Amino acid sequence: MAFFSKLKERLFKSSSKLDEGLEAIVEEGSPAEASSLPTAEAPPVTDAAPAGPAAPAQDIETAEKPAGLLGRLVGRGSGSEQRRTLDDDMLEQLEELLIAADMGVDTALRVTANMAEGRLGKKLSAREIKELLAAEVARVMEQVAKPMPIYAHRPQVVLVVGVNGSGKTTTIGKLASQFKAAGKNVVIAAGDTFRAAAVEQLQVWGERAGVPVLTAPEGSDPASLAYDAMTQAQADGADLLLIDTAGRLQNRADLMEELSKIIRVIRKKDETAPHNTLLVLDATTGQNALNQVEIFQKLADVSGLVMTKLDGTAKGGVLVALADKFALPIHAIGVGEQIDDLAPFDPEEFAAALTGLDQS
Ligand SMILES: Nc1nc2c(ncn2[C@@H]2O[C@H](COP(=O)(O)OP(=O)(O)OP(=O)(O)O)[C@@H](O)[C@H]2O)c(=O)[nH]1
Repeated sequence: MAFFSKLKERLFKSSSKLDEGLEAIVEEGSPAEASSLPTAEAPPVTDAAPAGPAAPAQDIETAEKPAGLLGRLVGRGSGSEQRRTLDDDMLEQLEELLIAADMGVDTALRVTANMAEGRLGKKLSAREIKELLAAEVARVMEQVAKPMPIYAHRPQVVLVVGVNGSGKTTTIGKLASQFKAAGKNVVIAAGDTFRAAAVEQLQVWGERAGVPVLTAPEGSDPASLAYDAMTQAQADGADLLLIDTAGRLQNRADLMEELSKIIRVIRKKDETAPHNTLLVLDATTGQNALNQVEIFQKLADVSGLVMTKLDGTAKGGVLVALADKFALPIHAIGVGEQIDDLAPFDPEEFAAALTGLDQS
């Protein structure tokens, strides 16, 4: 299945929430307006690209011209499409809807303000609002959609951080498999030495992908494992070394010490390492993901984000808030537990999937 269809299908909870909410907002404020515009013609579906630039005001005006003769004769002008005048009340409802979809207050206000610019007093259909919203979301996200940079430097060391259960291990497994399939020589270090299950899980991914996984006895020093992994990756001429880490935030001082020790030790082998520090975030935690970015930026020099579990959550909007607030690159998103359920982040596809817009 193409990733977009999968994304759309799996982001269903977020998109249906926004979709239904937008329809309800238009319906709620429009009965009188809809009946006063019995012959209004719906704007052509293909006129405005789903995630392209916001529809110019004149496109919306076009929608209010009388329906074509044929449309009127058969009573099918799209006058049946309900419209509502964009005013302060409606904007407030839109803001509330976006906040409920986990976009956060600041981002929701900014997004709705941009949607309203030059359009106050216009009559809009739910579909036009979705198009405006998708365009606005895509605009915010475009600036952060950047695949993980790959350098010529060998081995490129990728430190993977994030709270327990955010999906670090799974993401490392998926990345390792994908890079291996792309012809890269990959080594994994199972640096969460406190959780035997995480180590076993990585071993399974490693076996599947044909990638060596370096492990250490439970409870042993992850920095020493990272050092051994650097030695092996250098000896093997590996392209990539992916290092898993623990994510126990309960004792932040310990975690900070552990991460900085890993970094200190790998720098003894290569002072430019780590070359990427990926923070893995779980979309189902909603606004909490924003706190996690703040915390991990203090613990490590986060260079990019991976957002997992966008399937099965109604909190997909948090990705927009993250992009708006931190402007950190979003390298990839996860929409399931299978190997191909991790894909580069595409802002337009995401915006269309989030808002429930069809994209053909
Ligand atoms: N639905 C879904 N589940 C995911 C996704 N990514 C990871 N998971 C699941 O989330 C759970 C936790 O993932 P892990 O990869 O073990 O998370 P972790 O951050 O390594 O957690 P610890 O090992 O406890 O530190 C597992 O059951 C994964 O299968 C995703 O994109 N979608």
